[in-house]
Amino acid sequence: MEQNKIPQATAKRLPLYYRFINNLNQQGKKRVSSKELSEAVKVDSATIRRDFSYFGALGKKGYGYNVEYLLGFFKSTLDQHEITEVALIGVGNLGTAFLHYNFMKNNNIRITIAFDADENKVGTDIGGVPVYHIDELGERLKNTEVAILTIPADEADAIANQLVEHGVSGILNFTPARITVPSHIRVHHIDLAIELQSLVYFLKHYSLN
Ligand SMILES: NC(=O)c1ccc[n+]([C@@H]2O[C@H](COP(=O)([O-])OP(=O)(O)OC[C@H]3O[C@@H](n4cnc5c(N)ncnc54)[C@H](O)[C@@H]3O)[C@@H](O)[C@H]2O)c1
Repeated sequence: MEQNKIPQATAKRLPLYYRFINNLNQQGKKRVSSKELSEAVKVDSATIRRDFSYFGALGKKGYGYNVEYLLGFFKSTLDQHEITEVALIGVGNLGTAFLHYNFMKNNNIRITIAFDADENKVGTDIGGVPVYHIDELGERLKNTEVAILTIPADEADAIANQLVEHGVSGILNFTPARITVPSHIRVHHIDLAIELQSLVYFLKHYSLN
């Protein structure tokens, strides 16, 4: 099935499914039931069955899903055969933690280059990733489509514009700023304060027991 036929909500769950199926495959498991999947990824089994029907994976009663088939599907759909190189802007508290994190453990994405405005950080190497001055963005950024923003909020708009100018089309924005970009640029915001607030709200109003 073509990727653009998959609903966005389903597409968002793909990496979650991929990680679990990949682990199962590494453990040598050949099949998995929607109940097992549901418990592991915390998505209800009806949603899983519907999602998987978009992938052309129709589980059999009493058998479940074929792990190898699913893994092949997820790999090609999520471009796991290729390595996606990501730039990180802002090597502070959060940025440094990301540079030390081995994204490759679970998928084929890695941060290959970092930028900062602080001369003391420029020229260093953190977690194997070289840090360049932000003024060198234009000359250093080559064929990089994805960037992570971990800079102060008031710098976010200006830097996002520069990234777009230099060919970046996807931005993972960790700053609380809502950045303005052309409509063909995809921005995903990760606002920890909002996520926490929402968790506390759900705990109060939608008790699980
Ligand atoms: N630290 C956290 O736990 C956390 C959690 C959620 C969100 N955030 C958000 O993430 C962002 C980064 O947070 P932090 O705690 O790592 O901040 P930080 O001050 O430790 O790091 C910011 C880094 O950005 C660099 N910088 C500043 N202006 C720049 C520019 N124009 N170009 C390139 N680099 C520039 C600074 O030199 C610094 O190294 C902030 O917007 C913050 O609100 C942080």
